[in-house]
Amino acid sequence: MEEFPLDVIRNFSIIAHIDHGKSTLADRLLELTGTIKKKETGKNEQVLDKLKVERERGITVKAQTASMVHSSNGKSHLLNLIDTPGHVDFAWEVSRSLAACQGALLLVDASQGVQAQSISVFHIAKERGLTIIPVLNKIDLPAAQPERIAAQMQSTFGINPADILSISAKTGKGVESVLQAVIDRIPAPQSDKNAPAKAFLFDSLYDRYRGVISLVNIQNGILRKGDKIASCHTRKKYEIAEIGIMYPEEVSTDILCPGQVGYIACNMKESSEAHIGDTLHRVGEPVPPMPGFKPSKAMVYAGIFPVDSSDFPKLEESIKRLTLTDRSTLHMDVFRQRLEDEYDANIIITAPTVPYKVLYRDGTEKFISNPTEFPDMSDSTTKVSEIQEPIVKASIIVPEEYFGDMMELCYSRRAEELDHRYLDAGSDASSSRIILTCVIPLSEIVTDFFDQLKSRSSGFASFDYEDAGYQKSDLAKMVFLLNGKPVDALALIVHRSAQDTIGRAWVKKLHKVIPRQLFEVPIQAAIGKKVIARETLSANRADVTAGLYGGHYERKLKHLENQKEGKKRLKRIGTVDLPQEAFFDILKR
Ligand SMILES: Nc1nc2c(ncn2[C@@H]2O[C@H](COP(=O)(O)OP(=O)(O)OP(=O)(O)O)[C@@H](O)[C@H]2O)c(=O)[nH]1
Repeated sequence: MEEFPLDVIRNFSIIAHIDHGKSTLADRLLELTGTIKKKETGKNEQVLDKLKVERERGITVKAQTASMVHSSNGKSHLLNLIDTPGHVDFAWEVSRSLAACQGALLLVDASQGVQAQSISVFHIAKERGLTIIPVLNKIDLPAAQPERIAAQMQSTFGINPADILSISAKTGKGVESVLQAVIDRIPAPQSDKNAPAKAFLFDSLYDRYRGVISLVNIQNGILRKGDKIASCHTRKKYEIAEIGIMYPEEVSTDILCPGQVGYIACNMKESSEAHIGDTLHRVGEPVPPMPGFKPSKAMVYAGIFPVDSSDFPKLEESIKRLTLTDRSTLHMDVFRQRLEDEYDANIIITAPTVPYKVLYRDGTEKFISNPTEFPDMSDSTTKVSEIQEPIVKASIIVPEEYFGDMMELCYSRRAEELDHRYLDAGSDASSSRIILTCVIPLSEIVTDFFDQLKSRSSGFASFDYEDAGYQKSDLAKMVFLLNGKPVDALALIVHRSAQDTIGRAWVKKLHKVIPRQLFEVPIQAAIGKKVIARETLSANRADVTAGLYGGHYERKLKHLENQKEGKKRLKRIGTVDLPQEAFFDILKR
């Protein structure tokens, strides 16, 4: 590692909208530099998308990092690719990965053009002061329109078309020029070899045998195997048991020098010990921590139950492991699938909720993310003065013909401050695209908003959002009662304007999925003490008159009367079993 001084090191990321070819390009770069073997043609199995869920869904969830060595002008360069996730819900992971880079390849699909996430990742990179190399990908596609998309990049990002590289990550065309541009255009990291060692922790992995593996960028100084280090954040001390680079798997080097990127295994056992954004230093040589780094903030919550309640300890352990590598706000579906795939957990996840802010008359405030703790605003003795909900600023890019549908969707989700403009200035109207921005409650987009957006635009709309703080809102807790008993896992927080629609829809759904019992079961949706919707599940009546033939009318009646009495008793003591499948069906939405 000592053979790679600062001036031959480049730390960079690939940033792109989902599916624009980030993983494919990463693979080509690793192949070109001989880091991985070239695969047989026809196979396009991406190396950096390691997890099964990523392969199945074709999205990168977990950022992966790899080092490469490439010769240029007779000099060996150490190129550290810091992979960023390409999904709308992972803006925070993108931001923290970029903190370890000096430059980024902004990859745009030459057939699809600039999309919502191209814009958001561009801004994150720009804010961090990174050098941006614009790259047009998929120029091999017949539908590619490189000139038009280049003009779009110029009008949207202020990029000079002459700086744009045109490539096909699939065929490999032009990829060599990308490596050269990384070396020529991206500045080497700045770092002081003689200053006390300082490492920035930007990601972590979990290894069953070695525990937590931290991915670090050496800001100053040198770290070696055996060094005693400490965390600025937790003040805990560790000894470096193993240190090396990702090539693309872990290769131990026993040393990491200034500006370099690699991994450290230092017997951290608990997931909670590796804080993304933390700064590590040598024991006895304290350093100021990296500034301006926002800790992760959970914005979506859900309850998780094992299907078999004896699995609680196992589930708890699985979640601990999983949250070690994915602490950011994960897409709920991805989280559930990963939990099931990697840890064999059979689970139920409740409807997602967001953290609401409750303001009290005495001036105090509290965040509530569990619907069961939500205050009853209809209670006249309430000490609550106001409830606020998190809102986001959303941008949607969509071809003009779907604009009306998108407006409708946004309005149905309580969007405000809608605004729009054309993305391609002066282009022909038939293929114009519009960027629509609005302010929308977070709770309205955490479930099926993205699916709706895609299906109502035939897949053409792209979407991204950023935090926009809190706003006062007229919200209430809706509970569902089965046979008069509230079911905690089904409690919801709803906006008053939608309470009747939601209440009716949910009791209907419950009515459909709950199997009939031996007694009649009322299914009610209530807000405070007020029932706002009801369905009745009729009893599964055993035919007590089946064996009675002929005209014994009175006997029949007597049997039926007896049966009624019995049912009354059953109902009084009876509780309704809600089968697991019923939960799944309801919460699927
Ligand atoms: N024709 C063509 N297809 C490409 C090219 N680059 C990537 N693709 C295809 O585009 C699809 C998406 O590519 P990925 O590399 O998985 O995209 P990604 O940006 O990594 O997606 P995420 O991991 O979800 O962020 C795949 O089917 C690739 O085979 C290219 O240059 N030409």
